Amino acid sequence: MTRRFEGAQLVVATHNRGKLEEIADLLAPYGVTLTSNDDHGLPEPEETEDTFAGNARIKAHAAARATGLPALADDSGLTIDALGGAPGVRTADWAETGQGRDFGMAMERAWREIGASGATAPFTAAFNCTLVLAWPDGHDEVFEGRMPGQVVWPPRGEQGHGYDPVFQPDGFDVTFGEMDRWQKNRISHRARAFERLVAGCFA
Ligand SMILES: O=c1nc[nH]c2c1ncn2[C@H]1C[C@H](O)[C@@H](COP(=O)(O)OP(=O)(O)OP(=O)(O)O)O1
Ligand SMILES: [Mg+2]
Repeated sequence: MTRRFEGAQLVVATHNRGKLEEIADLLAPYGVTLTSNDDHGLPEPEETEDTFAGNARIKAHAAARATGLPALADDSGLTIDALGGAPGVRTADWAETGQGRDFGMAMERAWREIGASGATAPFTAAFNCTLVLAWPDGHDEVFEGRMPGQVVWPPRGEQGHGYDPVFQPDGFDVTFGEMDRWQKNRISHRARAFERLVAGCFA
């Protein structure tokens, strides 16, 4: 399995541009040719499972089946302790307006529900990232990464995507939204999951 990806093509099974850019940076050293769901005209499959791995499997296998290429999906989300782990696998749904996504609205909902929970600061939380690498023959491999931290208010920073402005990772006094892409990609939940994928696939 050594360096089995060098020079190979991999479909990144996502429609999220922020993720795609991070994944492209994380895989840049390994000589993999990346395409994404949009390049192949693939629809966004429904994420009907109640685990990150289950939803990542749906996305990865759909893309591998449709393209005949290995496909990598990322299912991620924010688990807030005061909310019993919500929004968790429903993190993207909290931003859904019916006409696209509004993460300002989603962050406000998180903050409102934390307030209603009666919890006191620090509002501990974690970002999770589960990667599933699916092969056209139907088998798959799972890699997970987690970054603990806290939800802060008001949102800070213009960088990154999604809930980045309200998540301050442990060991830092800035939010993901205040980090440049290289700094976030050294420490994030996604970076941690990719460390494992790289160890499994490129070492
Ligand atoms: O690093 C991150 N920084 C901030 N927010 C993040 C991050 N990573 C995931 N998130 C949030 C937003 C995303 O919408 C949701 C994951 O939902 P999730 O279904 O995995 O992704 P998605 O629907 O945006 O794209 P897709 O399913 O096509 O890969 O969690
Ligand atoms: Mg999704």
